[in-house]
Amino acid sequence: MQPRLTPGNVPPAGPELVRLEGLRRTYGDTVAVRGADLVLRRGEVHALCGHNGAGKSTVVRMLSGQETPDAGTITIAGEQVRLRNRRSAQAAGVALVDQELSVVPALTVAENLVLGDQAAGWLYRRRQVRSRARKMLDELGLDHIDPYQQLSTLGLGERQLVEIARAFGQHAQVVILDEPTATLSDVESERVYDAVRRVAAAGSAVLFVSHRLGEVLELCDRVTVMRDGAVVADVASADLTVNALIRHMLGEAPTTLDKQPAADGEIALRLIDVAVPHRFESLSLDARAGTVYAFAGQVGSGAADVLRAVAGLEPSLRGRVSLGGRRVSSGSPASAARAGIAFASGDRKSEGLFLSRSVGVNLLATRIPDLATGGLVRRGRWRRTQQQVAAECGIDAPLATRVGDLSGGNQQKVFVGRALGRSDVKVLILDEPTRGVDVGGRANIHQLVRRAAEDGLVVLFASTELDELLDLADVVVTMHKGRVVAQHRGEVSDDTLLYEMTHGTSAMVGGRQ
Ligand SMILES: Nc1ncnc2c1ncn2[C@@H]1O[C@H](COP(=O)(O)OP(=O)(O)OP(=O)(O)O)[C@@H](O)[C@H]1O
Repeated sequence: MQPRLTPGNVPPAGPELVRLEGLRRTYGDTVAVRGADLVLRRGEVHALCGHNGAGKSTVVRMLSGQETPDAGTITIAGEQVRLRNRRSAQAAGVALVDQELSVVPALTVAENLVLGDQAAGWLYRRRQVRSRARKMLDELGLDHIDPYQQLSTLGLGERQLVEIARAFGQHAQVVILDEPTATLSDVESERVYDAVRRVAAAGSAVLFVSHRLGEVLELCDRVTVMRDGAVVADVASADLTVNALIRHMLGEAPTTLDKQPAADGEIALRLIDVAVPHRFESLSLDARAGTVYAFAGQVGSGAADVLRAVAGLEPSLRGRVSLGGRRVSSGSPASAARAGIAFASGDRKSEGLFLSRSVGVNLLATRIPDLATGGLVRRGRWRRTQQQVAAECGIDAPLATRVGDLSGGNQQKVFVGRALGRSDVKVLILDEPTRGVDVGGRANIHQLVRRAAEDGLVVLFASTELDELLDLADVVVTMHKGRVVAQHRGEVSDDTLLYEMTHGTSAMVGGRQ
């Protein structure tokens, strides 16, 4: 068992392992990365931070062989390398855990774990694959995951953990984690931190891309900050605070949301004894217009499933959902949408955006009925509305940009922005609304959500992030293993929420407060 490292006993970083010098990459007229330098040392957890579009993923893609630099050099263990594809990067000792998952849902966990592992060719006997998979999972403390389980039966968070286990199991010298905890609960994130510390303690270097600045400062030894394609800071974490880090990222001080308490609106949305077998047990809620409700729970708590059910995505939904006194036919996303329920899921890739279409088209695709007069939309009006919505959401890319070419965080802003501001929408549902979004974009999205509530919408969202729950929600419903633990209106502490989400009992009832 590797020793657990705490900030007090982090070893001094070892010899230099990776050197990126003058890396540059352009896409058409966009200079994504302009001359970036970065040094990774053995035994070091090194964060790469920057707001959406700063160039982090492009650096990651160059170091993992998915893109070739237009200029600059990559040196690994003293040798200059040309990484032509992911396989050659793997051969040079670089393993990547992707921002968008690359595990294969149709295969078992074990098959996914050995997938792409060049050392595993001889292993293809079922029992050996299984025992190797078991070992890889155990190294991350994932004893609850069965290697024979088909990956599609796991939630998004657990799939991410499998992908991390695969990268770690390849004994890479350099492990890159691109927003590994964006979809994970706090408990699962802790498992990742543990694993990252073990990998670094074993002498590898970890490059850790994250928007969660608290975790960056706690976990990482150094932080490199990018802004507009350039490296603007390279600082030891011990010399940084969250605010100082934000100033490096944005070039300005952070803004905070001024949350007004919710007015007591009419009961608009009623959930009466709703349940989905194997996901969550019976729950009821009278949701008022103008109020933001959070469903808070770890991955597997059922919180996200409640949202999916209300959005009509769970055919086996039991009980009754009514909106404005009328029953919404359950199990049909189309009838939920017709009734006025808009849903932005946590998985924008498969359930959301038209990646090959422009930002402008994506923002307004669902608003055509609103904008049309006599079946036609005037070009000027279309353009003005696009510009207005893009500005409201803080999207700084040109409207003609293909959404597939945007950074992950900017895609999320388009995704949320598209659901807002529609006159036919009465209930807005957001699953992890700021997943992968930087601090500036996060403030934009939180403001948009609060404004939607002030305009009289019911807002339901699910999140695993305590800060987001406390900043954004008027009412927090905590869930654990498919059951509601408690409902809080008004002030509640992060300790209480965390206790309920992890223990499944109310902190008061559990005798600990
Ligand atoms: N394939 C591409 N084609 C065109 N432009 C691109 C492409 N990939 C990235 N870009 C642009 O390059 C810039 C840097 O993007 P990148 O994805 O590296 O940022 P990021 O820092 O990783 O952002 P995020 O935190 O949102 O993931 C952005 O302006 C982005 O729109």
